Amino acid sequence: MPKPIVLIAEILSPATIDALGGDFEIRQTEGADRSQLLNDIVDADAILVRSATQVDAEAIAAAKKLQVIARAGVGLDNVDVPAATSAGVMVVNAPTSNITSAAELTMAHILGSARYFGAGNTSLKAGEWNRKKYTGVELYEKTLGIVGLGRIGGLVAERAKAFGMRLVGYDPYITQARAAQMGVEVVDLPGLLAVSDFVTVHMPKTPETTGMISTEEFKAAKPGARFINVARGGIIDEEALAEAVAAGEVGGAGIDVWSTEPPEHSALMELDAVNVTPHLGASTAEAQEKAGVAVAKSVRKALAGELVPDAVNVAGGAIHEDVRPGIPLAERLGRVVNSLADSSVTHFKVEVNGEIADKDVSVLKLSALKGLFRDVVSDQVSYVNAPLLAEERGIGVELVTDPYCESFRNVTRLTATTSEGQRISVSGTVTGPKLVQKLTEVNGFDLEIELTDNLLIFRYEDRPGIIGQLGQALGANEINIAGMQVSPSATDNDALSVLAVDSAVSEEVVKAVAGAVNASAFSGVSLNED
Ligand SMILES: NC(=O)C1=CN([C@@H]2O[C@H](COP(=O)(O)OP(=O)(O)OC[C@H]3O[C@@H](n4cnc5c(N)ncnc54)[C@H](O)[C@@H]3O)[C@@H](O)[C@H]2O)C=CC1
Ligand SMILES: O=C(O)CCC(=O)C(=O)O
Repeated sequence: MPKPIVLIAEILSPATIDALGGDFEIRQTEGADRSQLLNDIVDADAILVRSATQVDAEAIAAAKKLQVIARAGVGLDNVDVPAATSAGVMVVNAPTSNITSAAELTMAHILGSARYFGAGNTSLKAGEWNRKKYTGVELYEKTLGIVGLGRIGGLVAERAKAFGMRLVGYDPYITQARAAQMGVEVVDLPGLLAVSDFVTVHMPKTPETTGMISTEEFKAAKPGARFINVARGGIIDEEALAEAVAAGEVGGAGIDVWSTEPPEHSALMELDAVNVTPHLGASTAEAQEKAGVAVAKSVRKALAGELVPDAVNVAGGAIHEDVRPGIPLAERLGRVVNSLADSSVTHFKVEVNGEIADKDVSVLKLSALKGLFRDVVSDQVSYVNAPLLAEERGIGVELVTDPYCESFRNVTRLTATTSEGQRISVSGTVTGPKLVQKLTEVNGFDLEIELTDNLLIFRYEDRPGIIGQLGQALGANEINIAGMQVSPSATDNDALSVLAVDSAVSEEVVKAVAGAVNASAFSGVSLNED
């Protein structure tokens, strides 16, 4: 079998390749070269990027086998996450890999702008000795305004405190208690601008944050304040900043990120009081190693069909080892429900009973949903888009847990209602050291039969000789029976037979056998992988 293809679209730490291991065919491409990317992504199972590769809807549509997009870093503004979700592609990032490096570069820019590092460096190298011109300010007892008090904002606060700075912050999405923990006084944006000697931004780029600091904010700011952007280009409007610095309203700036990268003809390049870096926030050996190894591990998991804690478009997280065997079972039970449904499912319930009920079993709901759709949707169905497919079809989905389970350690029961009012229920369990999957109930009939790849299910009126008739009809159609369970109804005169057969049986033959025993309900279930 060919190895899955992992496409590396930007320069990543060599540790990334080591952490991927030998199970993949590793290919390199130049993510910033659009035509090369669109060509090379076609047969990739996974793509690894930093910030220069645009994995947008067009690239995702071009990728015929893609299962995971891995961003070796924090920001996801170069990945179209909704398009990936619709296509069933998992998106993972490495949310903590480079935050220390980004916070340290922020401190470098704060210090650099306080002390004219860039201009002093250029001037001396040009043969000048301008000690007076580059007289700066201390950080001690100055006020730092932090806009965005998340992971990096928090690390900057910690470091700035060590310099004896007073901290104020603006972040409408965090609690006062969390800010207090960081030693930051929460104020509104005008309040922050009014008192800050330095302002640093640490938010994602969103419609709300784009251009959030612009002409009006510079006018409202404390005269001579310095502005730092190590978050995303355009959160601080570059043109307005250049004008405010040139006009002397703003004392200086440190800019690592740009609205267009690389920046084209920015007036900021001409200003002595502005230090610039080419998006170096994450460019340290440590950050690159951490990011590469983290996404390599996530890619391994994702391509093994597992949920990934760092996935941003799928509810996931750590899966308890006792829950793990239930994942393929739930998917196969979902496929059985789909086979039994005569019309579209409108309500779907996943019940998890037994010892695992006190664990996080939400993955079993995702897996059951994946099974429900996998034989009916032509696109790839994954943990990522299965909930979206249910939502788009207006299917109500419930997950119910109960630690009580009468006959087995754990049972997963799926019940569905269809648009025609049909009610379906299917239960299963995993038993023994070999983790054998068993079907334990179908539509209220108790059973215990291995959930093999090809099953036939017939419901009929129980009468003497019926089993013989069923066997005869199957034999006449050259169907080999590998196992069989007959379950009489507890409430009426019906019985249900589930037969494990050697290979998939055509609908026509299942119908013919059902006719021979006058079955009131019947189904051929095929759980083959292709
Ligand atoms: N320059 C570089 O190389 C790097 C840049 N980054 C960027 O740094 C930024 C921050 O990263 P993290 O701290 O890890 O993110 P985070 O998600 O931990 O924190 C972001 C914070 O921004 C806040 N926020 C969102 N909208 C806001 C608004 N309108 N006003 C004020 N606050 C708002 C959120 O509540 C959150 O607390 C991201 O844009 C990321 O892409 C991250 C790593 C390296
Ligand atoms: O990979 C890089 O250098 C970009 C880092 C970054 O901006 C991020 O992780 O958000």
